[in-house]
Amino acid sequence: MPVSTRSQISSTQDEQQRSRSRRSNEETEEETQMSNVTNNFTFRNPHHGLKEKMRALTLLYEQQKKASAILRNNNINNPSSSPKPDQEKRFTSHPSADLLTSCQRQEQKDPKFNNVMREKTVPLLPTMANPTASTTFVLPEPLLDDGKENLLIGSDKIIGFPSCARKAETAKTTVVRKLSMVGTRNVQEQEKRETYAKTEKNGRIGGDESRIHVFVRLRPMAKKEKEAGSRCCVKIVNKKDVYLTEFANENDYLRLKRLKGRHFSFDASFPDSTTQHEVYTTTTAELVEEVLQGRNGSVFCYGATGAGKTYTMLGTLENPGVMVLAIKDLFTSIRQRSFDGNHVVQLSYLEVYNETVRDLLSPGRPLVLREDKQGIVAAGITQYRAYSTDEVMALLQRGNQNRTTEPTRANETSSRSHAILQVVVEYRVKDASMNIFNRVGKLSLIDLAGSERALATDQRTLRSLEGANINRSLLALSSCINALVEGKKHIPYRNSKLTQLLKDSLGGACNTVMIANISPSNLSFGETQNTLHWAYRAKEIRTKTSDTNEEVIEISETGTDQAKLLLELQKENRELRVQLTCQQQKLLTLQAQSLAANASPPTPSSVMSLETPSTAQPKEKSKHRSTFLTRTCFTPESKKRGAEEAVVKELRLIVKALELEMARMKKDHATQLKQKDDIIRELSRKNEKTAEVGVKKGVTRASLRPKEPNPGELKSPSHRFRSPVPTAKKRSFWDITTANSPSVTTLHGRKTRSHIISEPVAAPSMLPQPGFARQRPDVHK
Ligand SMILES: Nc1ncnc2c1ncn2[C@@H]1O[C@H](COP(=O)(O)OP(=O)(O)OP(=O)(O)O)[C@@H](O)[C@H]1O
Repeated sequence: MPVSTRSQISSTQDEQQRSRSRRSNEETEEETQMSNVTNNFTFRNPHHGLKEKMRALTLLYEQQKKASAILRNNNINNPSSSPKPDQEKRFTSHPSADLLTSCQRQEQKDPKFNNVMREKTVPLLPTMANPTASTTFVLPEPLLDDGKENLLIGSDKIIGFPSCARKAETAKTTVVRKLSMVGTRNVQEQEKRETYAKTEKNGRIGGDESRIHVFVRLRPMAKKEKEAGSRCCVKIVNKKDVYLTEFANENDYLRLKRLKGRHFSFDASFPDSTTQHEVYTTTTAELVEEVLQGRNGSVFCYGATGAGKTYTMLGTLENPGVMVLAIKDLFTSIRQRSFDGNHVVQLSYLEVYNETVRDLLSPGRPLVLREDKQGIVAAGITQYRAYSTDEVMALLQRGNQNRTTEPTRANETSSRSHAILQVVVEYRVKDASMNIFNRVGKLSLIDLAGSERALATDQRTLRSLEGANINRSLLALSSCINALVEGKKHIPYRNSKLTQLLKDSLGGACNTVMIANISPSNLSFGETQNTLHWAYRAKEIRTKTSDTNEEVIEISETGTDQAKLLLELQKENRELRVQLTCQQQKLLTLQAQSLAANASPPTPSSVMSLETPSTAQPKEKSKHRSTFLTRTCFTPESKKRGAEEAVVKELRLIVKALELEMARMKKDHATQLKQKDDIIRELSRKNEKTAEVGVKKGVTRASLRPKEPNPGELKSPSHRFRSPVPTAKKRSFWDITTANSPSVTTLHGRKTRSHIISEPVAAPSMLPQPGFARQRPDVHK
């Protein structure tokens, strides 16, 4: 065990003392610092900070209160200083901020509303005054629809919810679930609002996403509704927010003064005094512009039967609706912009009735839906090319006459079908760098049939079947909206024809606008609530940003294309000419063969040249072709045959004429012979008389013939037809006559022709000679 001496102890004590003093020196500094700190703590009240914070917050609150009061005064004194709702941009304002201002305005203007809100929102007033609290505004949860009193304002506050409170007591678990949903919803809403804040003016969310723009239109109270004593249950505030109030049952005396309200916010809401033009400019004008940029756009009206969908879409002659105004706008803009006036506007108009698609412009068989590159299309639908707005109006009128409408209990001219008007616009534009673009945009304008309860129409008639089909398609539409909002992979478009046709508008690359039509009557509260609910839900649907459908047209490229086309056509032309020549040659051969068969056997050379054109000489060949081309190339077959027949006929006629001539000649010859024989007989009788005196000699025909002319003498054409000259010294008829004639002077014992003429017996020379010409007397001179 170690033992320590005093000196050691003292030394250690000294050391300890020194080290202590060293440490104490070091610590004094720390202690002074610490003492400062501890002093601070000792002098400060532990609640001092909180009190200060409270004071600061109260000050801030008062400042804000004062500021809001000043703002309110300003607004009251100078309402024009507040931004006009019309001038506000579509997506820049925060919904919760709008709610705050709208609530404030409503509070100032509407004492009734003020009472209701005060009664229900007293606990929340500080929160409402605080803008940060208003950002936690939550819209109604559709699952709570049956409660109808579930307007939530603030992150953890519920206003005017007796039924919810009741539910909380009876079913704690449900409330826990609902509240937890509210909590997560708040976070989601916050995220969404942040996203909205990023949203550009045109509703694009950034990247390649945009969302459906949703608008609400309230129609005026109908005469029937007024007569039925209905009250207005819808209030449009700030041209954006819709307050839906449900009046308590008149028999429910306990809650008679109580009102249940719901609030919805949209891109814009139109009160009943809004004109058609205002609705068009706010909802669709921008979309038309996008279509002219080569993008696709859709506008569809949704709502209960009789809520004013057809009025909004089509309108009347005096107040034309969105369809008409959009087309007018389209035509005006295209004409202004089209680079070379070269534009095409094509229209198709169809309806979906009882789950069949029909062409409204040329009704006939139901159309089949097909999916191709352009999306879902109705196969065989009529595409009309329109040149003016008037033409489109006429087409629309025609289409609407074909549309199925029936009077129901809810609406006298209720549309029983969904109608879709599609306008495809194609035109050319020139940009600053002189490039020419071809732009194609498609605008779909859809008037849906009314969502309705069976009781609202008829139950046991055809209307009920129509209603069931309408509801079926609208249910399919709501399923698609739900699936799209929840970001599901599978969207049930195929559940109905309507959703198939709306596929592009809902989930494709398209700028889409939805106009929800509502009635102001408290009798239609259920339908209005339903419409607003779905409209609000549709606001969350994200669509892909529509790409511009345009292509650059390069003039040089077009020139090259045309040159290529020209070359191809020339080549084709050449080939066709070669083929034609071959065919002509074949035809010619056949023709020659047939001619040869008809006529006398052809000479071997001609047959050779016709049958073997390829072996013939080139000269002959070209001659042959030219003849063919000039005579038969373009002569029809029948003409050729006719010509041949004509030739044959002509030949036959000639033959006949020749035969006739021959017969006539024979006859003439016979007559001549007879006459001569008669003369001979007479002469012989005379001779017999004279022979009584002289030697009795017989007279022959040859002796009567004239004398042969001298060789130097010109022969007459009749010479050929004279009887052959006697070669021997045989006595002829002439010899006999002249020899026997007493008055005739003879030359070497023979008579000359002149002698014969001078004598009366020379008369036979005047007789017609055989042959074509009669002998003239002077020829023999
Ligand atoms: N904004 C409005 N201003 C004046 N009248 C309107 C307005 N909206 C609707 N109406 C009138 O209300 C009636 C019903 O409107 P409409 O036929 O457009 O309803 P709908 O929603 O198309 O009905 P359904 O679905 O049965 O076809 C019509 O007589 C129409 O003129």
